[in-house]
Formats: sequence, structure tokens, C-alpha cells
Amino acid sequence: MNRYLVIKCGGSVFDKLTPAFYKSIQAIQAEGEWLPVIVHGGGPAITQMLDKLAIPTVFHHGLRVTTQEVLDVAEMVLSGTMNKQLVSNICASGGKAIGLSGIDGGLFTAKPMALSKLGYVGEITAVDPTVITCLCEQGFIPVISPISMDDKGQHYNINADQVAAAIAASLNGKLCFISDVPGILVEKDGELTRLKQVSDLEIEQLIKMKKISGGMIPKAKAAVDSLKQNVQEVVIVNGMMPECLIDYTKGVEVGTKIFLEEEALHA
Ligand SMILES: Nc1ncnc2c1ncn2[C@@H]1O[C@H](COP(=O)(O)OP(=O)(O)O)[C@@H](O)[C@H]1O
Ligand SMILES: CC(=O)N[C@@H](CCC(=O)OP(=O)(O)O)C(=O)O
Repeated sequence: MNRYLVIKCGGSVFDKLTPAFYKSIQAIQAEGEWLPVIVHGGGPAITQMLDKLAIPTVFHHGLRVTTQEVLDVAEMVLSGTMNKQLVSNICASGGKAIGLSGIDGGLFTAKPMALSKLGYVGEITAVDPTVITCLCEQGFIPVISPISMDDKGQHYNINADQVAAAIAASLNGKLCFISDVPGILVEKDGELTRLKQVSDLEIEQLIKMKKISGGMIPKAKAAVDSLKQNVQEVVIVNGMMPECLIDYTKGVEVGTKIFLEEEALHA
């Protein structure tokens, strides 16, 4: 039984996470059943810094078009401000957190994404989780920024949901996306309703029908990809409910659970 719980903290919810949330990460580790590993984003903070520097922000299907100057800002914000803030928040709540990016310890490598108009947006080519397992075994909580490089040393900006999926797959763990919404929402009788669970095929349809849009597109796709790479379970939950993580580890139904239709048929 593999015990890694990868928790992806979205930039959308970062400012709203309370000390109770960070304490819950530390409590999960102390309880002993799960080894927490944090992957974080920081999209809104990158956009804010780009605005300050009068550099335009362009997104294509939920991914940031990344020129060299955008890459410099993304790395500064993600591996600098965001990563250290998250590490200090966990440490202040009693946990022993340590910050890393894909570059550190050769954690994950990247190549440019096929869509050339995205610039220095990377897709992951390999993950070597050794540094994570070593840190977790020593009682640390790794906090990972989604910046990496290729074999020539070129750095890339990678969507944090994709990084979380690849890390969870390499650890054969569970994956929990913490966002600013209670899960995947769809309109039902004029009201936005949370889907308790949703299959890969339904996600494809919802994206086609534009009922899943913006940042939820890479998240939903990363969730499906991770299941195809043997991640045990994936949920999207609301970080504004600090008890959501503890509830999840106790088996309480929270957020939206993603599943593969094919596996459900054979279950
Ligand atoms: N069907 C949907 N259900 C829920 N959120 C959606 C949906 N379609 C688009 N979104 C948007 O996706 C956002 C979450 O993605 P994103 O902002 O990238 O979050 P994060 O920073 O947590 O990765 C939500 O705040 C919401 O605006
Ligand atoms: C290529 C790409 O889009 N990279 C993201 C990396 C940060 C991220 O994913 O942040 P969230 O989790 O807050 O969305 C970006 O530049 O915004």
C-alpha cells in the first residue's frame, strides 16, 4: 500500500487558505497513514507581477503563453515568493516543510509543449521522485514549484496541475486538487451544482460544450491523465473549507471525484 498524498494548492485559493488548513497538512503527516507532498501553482500572483511590470498576460486553453520575460517572472514568483510563503506557512503551523522546484535533485525534466505558440511552456518528460521519498522518510513535507528544465538547461513554466499529476503518478499515490471551487460545477435547473463524481468521458463532453473552461480545463485533463498513469484516486476540493483534507483522508465524500469510465465498467 503506497501512502503518498499529493496535495495541489492552486494559486486561486492561496490567499484564502487559513492556518487551520496548514495545520491539517501537518496533522495528516503526524497521524502517520499518509505522507503529504505539496505541489503549488500561483497563476494569479504571476499575472499580478506581470501587470506591475506592464508585461501582457495571454492564456491559451488555460495555459500561459510564456515568452522569455514571462518565464523569468513566473520562475521568480513560483520558485521564490509562492514557494517560500507556502513553506513558511506550513512551518508556522508546526510542520517541517522544504521548498523545491523540478530542477532540484533532478525531480522532473521537461521539453517544450507541442503547441509552439505557447513559448517556454513545458511538458514533463520524466519524474525521479527520489528526493521526495528521501525527504518524506526524514519527516519533511516537500513543497514543489512547477518550474523545470530540459537536458540543455533551458527552464520551462509548467502548469501546476500537470506537475501534481505526474508527481502523484511517480509515487503511485492519491491526488487532491485544492481550488477555490467546491469541485466541478455544472448548471442544473438554473443553479450551479457540484458533481460528486465525473468520468473521463463526461469531462471530454463538458470541455467540448464549454461547461468546463479556463483553469479547470488543465485541471480536469491532468486528473484524467493521472488516473491513466495509475494514480489511486483523484478529487478536486474546496480549500476554503479547512477541514476538507482531514475529511478526505478519513474517507468522507468531498468535492468531485474523477474516475475512468472503462475501469468503472470492469469493476
Ligand atoms: N465547470 C467548472 N467548475 C468549476 N470551476 C470551473 C468550471 N469551469 C471553469 N472553472 C473555473 O476554474 C477555476 C479553477 O481553476 P484555476 O483558477 O486554474 O484554479 P487553481 O488556481 O486552483 O488551479 C474556478 O475558479 C472557475 O472559475
Ligand atoms: C504553463 C502555465 O500556465 N503555467 C502556470 C503555472 C502556475 C499554475 O499552474 O498556477 P495555478 O495552479 O494557480 O493555475 C502559469 O503560468 O500560470
